[in-house]
Amino acid sequence: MSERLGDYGSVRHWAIQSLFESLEDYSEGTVIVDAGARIVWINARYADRFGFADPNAVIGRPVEEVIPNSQMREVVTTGRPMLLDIMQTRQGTLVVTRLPLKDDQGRLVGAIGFALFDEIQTMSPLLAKFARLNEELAATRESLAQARRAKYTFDSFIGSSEAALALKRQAERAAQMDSSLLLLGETGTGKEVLAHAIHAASRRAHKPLVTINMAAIPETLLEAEFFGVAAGAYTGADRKGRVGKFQLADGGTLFLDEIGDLPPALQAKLLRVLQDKEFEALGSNKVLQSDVRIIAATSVKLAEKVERGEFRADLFYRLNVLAIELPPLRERLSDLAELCEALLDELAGSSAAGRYRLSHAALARLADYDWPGNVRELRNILERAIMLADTTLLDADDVAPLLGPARPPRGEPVVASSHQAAMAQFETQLLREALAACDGHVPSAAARLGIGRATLYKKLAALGIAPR
Ligand SMILES: Nc1ncnc2c1ncn2[C@@H]1O[C@H](COP(=O)(O)OP(=O)(O)OP(=O)(O)O)[C@@H](O)[C@H]1O
Repeated sequence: MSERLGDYGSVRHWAIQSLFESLEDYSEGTVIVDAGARIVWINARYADRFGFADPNAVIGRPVEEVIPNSQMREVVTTGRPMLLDIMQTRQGTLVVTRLPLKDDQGRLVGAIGFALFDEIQTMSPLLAKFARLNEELAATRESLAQARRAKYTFDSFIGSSEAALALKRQAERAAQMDSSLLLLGETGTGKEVLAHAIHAASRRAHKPLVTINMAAIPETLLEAEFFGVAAGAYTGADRKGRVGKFQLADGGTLFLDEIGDLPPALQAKLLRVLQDKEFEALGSNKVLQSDVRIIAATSVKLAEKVERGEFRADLFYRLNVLAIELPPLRERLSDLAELCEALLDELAGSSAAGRYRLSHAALARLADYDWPGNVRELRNILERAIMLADTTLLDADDVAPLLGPARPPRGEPVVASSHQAAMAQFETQLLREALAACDGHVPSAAARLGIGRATLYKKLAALGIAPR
């Protein structure tokens, strides 16, 4: 027997015969039509289902006269099988398969159809799983879309000083335009808040707002983040491919935070995309298009970087079509009271303690400080003051210790064997204190220390200090 199984011709013959017999036996019905879709043969079970007690009575008739919704004509016309289909009949729903029939020369001579089963419920576990997966997909898409909607509007941008009002007027005008926009301002001045508000007030509001933070993503991963990765281009996590942020933001706004940290190679690529509105995913040569409005932000002086040759002038001019400068907090101290009120309410949330307020003296003390970390630093300080305070009325004593240069380190004296080791020890303490004062936020700590954030990141890595 096993010898005969080695004979492909016989095996094929049996396979065809068994396949036909099994389907014929177990299915709800079988029908064969000729090239003109006329019935050549139908089994008794199937003929009976459509009201014909004698199968011979239907031979030679167009298939649709017997099986009203039959698609067999389509199969003999196109020569293509319909492997799985659902057919509604007056006698119920059938799951069917239809295959073309060819002669020895491969010519299409007709088609064969099997009604696999009539209890569509047989498929219900599969259909239920499919429906559940579809629901999950819809929910995931919805939550992603929600995450990509603007979190802030112009009302979220607190301030009614002349500087703040002028800024909001400028931003409202920028929201009506579609050209690239550059937001300039020290760390924590509200560039991200403003970018969200501008998107929310623009004609793109119903489309996504997608953010890429150049300072937070390692250089090696940035390109994939921007343009995506084609499926199969890499092994590992990106094996299935990944959609880039340019594509995710299609129709909406792409917010490029800390654009000054964009590495030179990517500056060139970004420029090309802004010019041509076309790009390719990594590992693919399919050209993709995306209609996005770019809002870029920087807390470093980008024009100076251009002068030093660290940022491409052509990209700078492309991004700088419109520019808005956000004033530092120390230049709009008349907004301090309003900001504190809003931030304290936000921080207290629905806490049982109720509303926190600042005494006049506390406000005066806050106004005395120069706020290198701007509104973010103010928020952090108020948050800590709330945690430490005994009452809901915060006084100067509650905020003063949290402000200003960090206290000198207590404990270990500097004992080091060499000048180099002593300097490293000193620097470690200095950086740790600056980070602690800024809640681990590297850009604020850099501003506080008066050094660039990239420099600070490098020093932290060299000294083995984790930001948080
Ligand atoms: N005008 C404002 N009104 C209310 N909250 C503000 C305002 N400006 C900033 N904030 C708050 O300060 C924090 C920092 O703001 P944001 O992230 O927008 O600053 P940024 O300028 O983008 O900072 P960075 O350059 O460090 O990224 C946020 O918690 C934000 O809610």
